[in-house]
Amino acid sequence: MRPFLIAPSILSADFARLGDDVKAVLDAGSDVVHFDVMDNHYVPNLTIGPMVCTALRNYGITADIDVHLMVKPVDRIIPDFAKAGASIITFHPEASEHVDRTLQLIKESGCKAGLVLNPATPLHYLDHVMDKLDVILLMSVNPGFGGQSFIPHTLEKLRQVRALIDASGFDIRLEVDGGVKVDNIAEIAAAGADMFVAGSAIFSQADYKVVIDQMRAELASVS
Ligand SMILES: O=C(CO)[C@H](O)[C@H](O)COP(=O)(O)O
Ligand SMILES: [Fe+2]
Repeated sequence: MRPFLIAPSILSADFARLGDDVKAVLDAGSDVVHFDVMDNHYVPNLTIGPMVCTALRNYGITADIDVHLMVKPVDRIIPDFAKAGASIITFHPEASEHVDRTLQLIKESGCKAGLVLNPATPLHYLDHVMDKLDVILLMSVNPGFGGQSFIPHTLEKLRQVRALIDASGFDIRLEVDGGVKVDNIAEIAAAGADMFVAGSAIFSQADYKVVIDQMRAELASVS
């Protein structure tokens, strides 16, 4: 398996001083910036758009930015995020009329592409598109808010998707998002995830490095 990646969700960052907070969480040893885009339509919350992504790049953030689109319809906003400096763009299949076309659009925009499956979304959405995926993101909470509890059923789903990825032979990251904490990250990794979004667990702590180091120590115990 590839190296584990820790991706703080900036949904839980301090929006009044976002650039500094993102820089701090990267300096504390995290790998990727997880950027949650919510439209008050596909999900019942409203967050940030491409201008904020551009602002982070202009501020000097060079780490990969993992844009998690919770918007419907999804296609129109993809080129804007690519221009704004997104590295990875993921979307929910329920938010796209043509999943294959949306994946192609992301790739043509120069970004890595991924599908996001909600807790109750079946795995068959992965059929026929595995060759176009760089990332599969399993939601371990229902999308819309940070600070929710990890849904245990996700562990079985992770095992199933890990088996699908391994059988496919494709180079696909398995990302998990929602309720990831120091005390459950090891079992989530053991179930097959290799990229871990964590918002409230990191940003609720005064010292980001302490919690990221604790997560790395837990991950080190997983073979
Ligand atoms: O996509 C999301 C919610 O829709 C967030 O990325 C997720 O909830 C992370 O927050 P936390 O780690 O606090 O659960
Ligand atoms: Fe997210």
